[in-house]
Amino acid sequence: MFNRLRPLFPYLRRYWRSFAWGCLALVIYNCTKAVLPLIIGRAVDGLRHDLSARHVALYASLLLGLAVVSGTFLYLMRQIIIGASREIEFDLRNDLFANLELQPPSFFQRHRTGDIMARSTNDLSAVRQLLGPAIMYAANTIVFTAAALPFMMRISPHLTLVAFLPLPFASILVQYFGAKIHTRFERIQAMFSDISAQAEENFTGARLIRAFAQEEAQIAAFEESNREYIRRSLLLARLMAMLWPTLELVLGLSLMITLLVGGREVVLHHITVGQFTSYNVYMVQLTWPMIAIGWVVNLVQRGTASVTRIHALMIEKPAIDDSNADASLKDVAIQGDITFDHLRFTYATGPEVLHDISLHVPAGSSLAIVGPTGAGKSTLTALIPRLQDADAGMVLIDGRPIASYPLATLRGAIGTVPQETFLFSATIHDNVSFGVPGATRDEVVEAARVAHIADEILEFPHGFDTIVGERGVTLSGGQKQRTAIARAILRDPRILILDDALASVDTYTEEQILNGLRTVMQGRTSILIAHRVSTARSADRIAVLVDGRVAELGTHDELLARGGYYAELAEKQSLEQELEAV
Ligand SMILES: Nc1ncnc2c1ncn2[C@@H]1O[C@H](COP(=O)(O)OP(=O)(O)OP(=O)(O)O)[C@@H](O)[C@H]1O
Repeated sequence: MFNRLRPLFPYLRRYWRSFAWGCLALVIYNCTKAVLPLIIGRAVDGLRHDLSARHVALYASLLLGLAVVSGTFLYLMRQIIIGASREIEFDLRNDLFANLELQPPSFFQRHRTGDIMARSTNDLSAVRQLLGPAIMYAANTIVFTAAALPFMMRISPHLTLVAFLPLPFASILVQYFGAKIHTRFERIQAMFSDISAQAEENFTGARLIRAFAQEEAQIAAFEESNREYIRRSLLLARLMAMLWPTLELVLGLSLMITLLVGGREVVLHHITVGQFTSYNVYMVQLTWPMIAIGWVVNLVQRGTASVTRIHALMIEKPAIDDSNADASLKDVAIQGDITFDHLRFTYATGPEVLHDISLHVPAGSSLAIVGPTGAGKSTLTALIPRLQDADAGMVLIDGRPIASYPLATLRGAIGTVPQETFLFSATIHDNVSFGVPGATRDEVVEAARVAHIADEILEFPHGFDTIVGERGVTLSGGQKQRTAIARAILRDPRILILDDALASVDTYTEEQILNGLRTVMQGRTSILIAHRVSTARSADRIAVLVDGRVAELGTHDELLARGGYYAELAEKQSLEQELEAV
C-alpha cells in the first residue's frame, strides 16, 4: 500500500509544515481531552468531603477552561489538516487538468469522457478524504487512546481489559457496513448519472423526440430508470437503518460491562465513585474514535485505489509533443510550403488509411481535396497541425519535418476550421477571438466580415456580445461554420485548412465567402476539403482522394478533361443544379 501511495509524497512534502502543525494541535487537543474525565472524577470524589457551592464552582470553571483549550485546538487541528488536504486536492486537480489539456485527440478516444470526469471528481475527492479526515481521525484515535489508556489502567487494569473487549467490534462493524454502503452508494450514483444523461438527451433532443412522436416511449423509459434509482436508494436506506442499531448494541454492551464490572469494583472499594465516573466518561469519549477506525479503513482503501487511478492519468505522457523539436525554430517564420512524402498513416486501431501519398503544396498556393466519404481527407489535413502524428519525415513544411518545429510554432502558423464546428458557451466575440485572445472588436468584426457572418451577428440583440450555446442563442449550422471560419481567419495564419467548412452554406454564400477568402489568403497556403465542385474549382490545384490514395491531381480544367471521378462529380452536380433551376 505504501508504494501505491507514493505518487502523493511530493504533495505531502509540499505541505509537511501544515501537517506538522496540525498534528501538534491534535496532540494538545487529545491531551486536554484525556484530562477532562479525571477532573470530573476529582469533582465527584471531592463532593463527599466538601459539599459546597465554592467546590462545585471551582471544578466547573476548571472544566470550562479545559473545554475552551481543547475546543480551540480541535478547531486548529481541523482547520490546518483539512485545509492542507484541500490544498493538495487543488494542486492535484490543476496538475491533472494540465496533463489532460496536453493530450492529443486520440487520448480522448481511448478514455471515455465519463471515466475522465469520474477520476477528476470522485477519485480526487476520495484522495482528499484520505489525506484529510482519514489521517486526522486515525491520528486522533491513536493519540487519544495512548493518552487515556494509562489513566484508565491506573483506575483499574481489570476493568480496562473487559470494557475494551467489545470496542474493536464497533470498528469492524463500521468497516463492514461502510464498504457495503459505499458499493450501494456508487450504484445509486451510477444510476443517477444515467438518469441525468437520459434527461439531458431528452431536453437537447426535444426536436427529434417530438418529430418522431416518441414522448410516451421516452416517459416510460425514464420511469423505468427512475424506479431502478429508487430501488437502489431503498437498499441503501435499509443498510443504514441496520448500521446504527447494531452499533448502539455493541457500544451499549461495552457500557454495560463497564457498569457491571466497575460497579462491583466500587462496591468492593477497589475504586472510588469519582474514579468510576471518570472511567465512564473515558468510555464515552472512546466511542467515536473507535467508530472512526472502521471508517478510516474504508477511506484508506478507497483513497488508495483512487490515487492509483488518478496517477494512471497523470503519468500518461502526451503522445504528440516537442521531444523531437529544434528549439532554435521557435521563432522561425513559417512560409507554408507543404510536402507529403510517401505518406502512409494508420490510426491506433484499424487498417492503413492513407497509402503512399506524395503531394506538394507550394507556399501561397491553394489545394482543394475532394473524394468520396471516408477516403481519408480529414485524416490527411489533421496530420499538418499534428493532431495525429505520421511517421517522421513524411510531412514537411518549408522542407523540414513538421516534428522539428515546436508545436506552438507549428500550430501558431495554422488556422483550422474543423468539419464539426465547436463553439464554446461564450460570446460570439470570445468564440471568434479564441485563437487570439487579445483581439480588438474591430479585428473580430473584420474577420467576421470576411467570413460573411458579421451582418447576421450584428442583428442579434447583443451583437458580438451575444452568448451562443445553452445559455444564449442557437446558431444555424451555416452560421456556426462561418463563425469558425472567422475564428481561423483572425489568427492570420500562413496555412489555412478548411475541412468541409462550406458544406452548411448555400452556393451563393459559399461564393461570397470564397471571394472574401481569396483576398485574405493571397500569399498564404490554403487547403480546402470540399464535396462541391463549386468550392474546389477556384483552387490552384485539386487532388482527388479515393481509398486513401491520390487518384487525380490537377487544375479544374485538367481534371474535367481527364474524365475521371472529378469530371463525373462536376457533371452530376451541374445536372442537379439544372434540375433545381427547372
Ligand atoms: N480516430 C480514428 N480512429 C480510427 N479510424 C479513424 C479515425 N478517424 C477516421 N478513421 C477512419 O479513417 C478513414 C478516413 O476517415 P476521414 O475522416 O479522414 O475520411 P474523410 O475523407 O474526411 O470522410 P468525410 O468526407 O466523410 O469526412 C475512415 O475509414 C475512418 O473510419
